[in-house]
Amino acid sequence: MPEAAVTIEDLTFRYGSHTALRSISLHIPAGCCFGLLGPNGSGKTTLMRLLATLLSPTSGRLQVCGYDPVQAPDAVRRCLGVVFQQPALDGDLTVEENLRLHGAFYGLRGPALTRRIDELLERFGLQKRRRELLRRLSGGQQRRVDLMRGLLHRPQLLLLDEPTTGLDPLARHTFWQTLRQLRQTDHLTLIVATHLLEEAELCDQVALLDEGRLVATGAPDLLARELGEEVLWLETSEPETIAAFIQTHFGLEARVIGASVRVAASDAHALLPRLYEALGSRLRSATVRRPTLEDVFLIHTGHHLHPAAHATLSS
Ligand SMILES: Nc1ncnc2c1ncn2[C@@H]1O[C@H](COP(=O)(O)OP(=O)(O)OP(=O)(O)O)[C@@H](O)[C@H]1O
Repeated sequence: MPEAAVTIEDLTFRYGSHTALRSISLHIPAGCCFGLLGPNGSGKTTLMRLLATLLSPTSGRLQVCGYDPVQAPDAVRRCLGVVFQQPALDGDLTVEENLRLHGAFYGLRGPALTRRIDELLERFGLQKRRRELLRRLSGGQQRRVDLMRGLLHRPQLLLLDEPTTGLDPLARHTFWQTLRQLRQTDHLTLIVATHLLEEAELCDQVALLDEGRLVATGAPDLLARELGEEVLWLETSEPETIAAFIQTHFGLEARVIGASVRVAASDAHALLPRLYEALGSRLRSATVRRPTLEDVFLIHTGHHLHPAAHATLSS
């Protein structure tokens, strides 16, 4: 097994009586871009806060960069950078002032800090903005400054919790390009919490979380391919009846998941006309597609990653 940046064994965390994480075990290899994908409230931020030493496990074990965050929080903090949902920056300070302030938190000062700031500003193409108030920068540029802040002390591991929240698609794309470059040039391990499928699919490996449980983990394309080359989904107002009909008349496995029926068929395209012939108007829609992480999530949990969006689409 490759060297681990993070090892999590049987980790449980409770806020009072509410269990936010249940028996999670994960191995995150060094140098990997690892995505934590899950809907709101699935426990992503809680896991990030545990890794960042901001919370202590209720039970179970954690190792970050080879250290136990409870026993050696300072060593863990030195090895990691954090970029959380709310930028940790002050809009009324200049870009450089923000970076100097945060550099000081890490014990950086004098010419070494100046050199590091120069280097990062150049790398992120923000040299000309260094004396500008942060609030005058675009949302995407402010996120890049926040990323620079997280990188000032040259961490081995960067935790990013929904780092593209509030960014438009172009700024999000640019931010992800930056992350990928960073990983190559700095050999960083990245752990990115997201509720966006398209961001999780950019990661080398993902963990799917739902209601504090680890639902599945692995490389996104491998997880999806385990479901076969294609998946067939039927939308209908009578999923139970339709699933039973398909099992009886076509001899195929048909599973009700939420308000949909998933049919396991090796040649779904050829099956479609036959299904329409047999079921006609009882089907609201039938979709054949290459499986995605959304399908993986749906099959493991019985519900969509973003139920509200699906309710709106299908109503
Ligand atoms: N300080 C807290 N006290 C009590 N319960 C909390 C606290 N913080 C989070 N929770 C609960 O723990 C669960 C996990 O929350 P968490 O913020 O880790 O989820 P998340 O996946 O990061 O969600 P989001 O995408 O909305 O940030 C939720 O049910 C949440 O309501």
